Amino acid sequence: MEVTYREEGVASAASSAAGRLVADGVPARLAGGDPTLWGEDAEAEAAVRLGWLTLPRSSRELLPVLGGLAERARAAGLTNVVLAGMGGSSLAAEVICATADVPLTVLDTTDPGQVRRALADRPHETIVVVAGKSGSTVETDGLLRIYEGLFAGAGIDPATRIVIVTDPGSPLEKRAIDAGYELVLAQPDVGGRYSALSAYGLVPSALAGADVGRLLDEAADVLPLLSRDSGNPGLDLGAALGGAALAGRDKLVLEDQLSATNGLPDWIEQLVAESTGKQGRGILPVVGADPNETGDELVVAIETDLGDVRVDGPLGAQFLVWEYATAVAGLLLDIDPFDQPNVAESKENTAALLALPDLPTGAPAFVDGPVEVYGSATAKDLPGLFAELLHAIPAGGYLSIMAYLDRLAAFDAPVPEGADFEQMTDAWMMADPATLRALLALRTDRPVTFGWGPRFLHSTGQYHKGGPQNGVFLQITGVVDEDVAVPDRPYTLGRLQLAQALGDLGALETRGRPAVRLHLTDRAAGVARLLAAAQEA
Ligand SMILES: O=P(O)(O)OC[C@H]1O[C@H](O)[C@H](O)[C@@H](O)[C@@H]1O
Repeated sequence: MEVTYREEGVASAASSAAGRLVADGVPARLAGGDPTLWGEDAEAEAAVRLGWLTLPRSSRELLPVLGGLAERARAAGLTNVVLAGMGGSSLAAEVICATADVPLTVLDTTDPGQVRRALADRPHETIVVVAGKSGSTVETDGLLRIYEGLFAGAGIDPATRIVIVTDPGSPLEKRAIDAGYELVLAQPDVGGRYSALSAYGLVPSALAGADVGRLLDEAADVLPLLSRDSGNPGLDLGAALGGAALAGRDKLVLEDQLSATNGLPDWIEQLVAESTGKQGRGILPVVGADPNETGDELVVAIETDLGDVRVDGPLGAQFLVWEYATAVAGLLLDIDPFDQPNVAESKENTAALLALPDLPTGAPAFVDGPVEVYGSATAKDLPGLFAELLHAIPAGGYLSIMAYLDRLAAFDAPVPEGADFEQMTDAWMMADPATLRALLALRTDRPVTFGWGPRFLHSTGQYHKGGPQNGVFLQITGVVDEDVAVPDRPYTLGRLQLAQALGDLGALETRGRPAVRLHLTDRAAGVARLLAAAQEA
């Protein structure tokens, strides 16, 4: 595992930060699990959140359990592995499986279309891992109820198909015991976003066929380096992240195009955004974007020379080193890297909205073809609105696009007959709401981020509300053609999804941030209109 500085400014910011850390004995103290590092206010939380430092060894105890679980699933012909879980309870497994090239369907959504897609996919060969540390996350609860209903309706005993991963004492543990589900308890002294090498990352990955023993070996190999004052990749990376942020380079552009890991930036995004984005400070991860070279960016490249900092190493080591680096960056920024004080706000707004008979969507400010525009805007059409939003981004700020849509819908786009791969990719790209990010990024030198709702609420959502208040927010929601009921709950997925969007919008508006909601009254035509409008001057 190696961290290399490739730019002089970063090297000097990092070495002065590292010098201060070493003078305080931080490497050895952190590696030894000293909870006093982040100050008095953070001590109680840190005391029960540093277990990730020992996971490369302690998680080995899980290997026989996981081997048995995977073996039984294989013997029963359960080859379709679905993971229902949000944020830290699904992001690591997604990267592990993508990197190992084994199929895993991750459901971290409330989009009815995306969930219906998963429900229709080989129900007789499906095993579902339901993962949640708190055991009370609303999306995870809903997806568990929906899968219980699916299995019961198909005459399948849910107890043969559902595996629960949770912390001891959580409501999910009780449900697993009551219903007789397979239960794997996770080590509780590890926070959600630091749990890649715990049962949360390992159970679904092992079921899907990834070599999780190797992942732990990769992390164990780097462990002895983390107490060192030099030649310590965690210290080197953390000093670069924190040192650069203190020097004004607080946008972290993550580059992984040529790396052997697949999708690691999505996991890093949650780790860094939730850990650092608070008290008006923080580091904004920017994923899937080209750098703008505007002076407030730090480009970190995984296994390529494309960045200011280069990080090389296998996935297991990357997990541990990024966790350590994030804890170090938190120290430099003088924040508690283990809490997420502003995530609850949107959740509470959503719960309050769901209690109302009708969701208060209000009336659109204007309508542009298949797109209704909600919020205060002086523009009268979408090209004008985009220009207005881009203009509203303050110095040092960013635009965030948040799409509460089916992230797989673009693959339904019609492709011309006999199309080659490039033509197919073009058709998908022009049906993908994420393309809006790239199109708007061409028109500003400020970072443009993109997140799928509600997934990002458990990740960059903390930064949006707790970090520097210089974001401009563009939400996209869509009409629901066929909704999905949530058994024994007074809402459908479609209603929950819209309430989540409105709840977060409310939290952003309270902070006085520019925020609009674009509602697609026809999803495919709406995306096409957004992309066309983004290209109109
Ligand atoms: O694992 P769960 O308890 O369901 O939590 C899932 C996610 O929920 C919250 O949004 C936290 O901010 C995240 O850090 C966490 O990963």
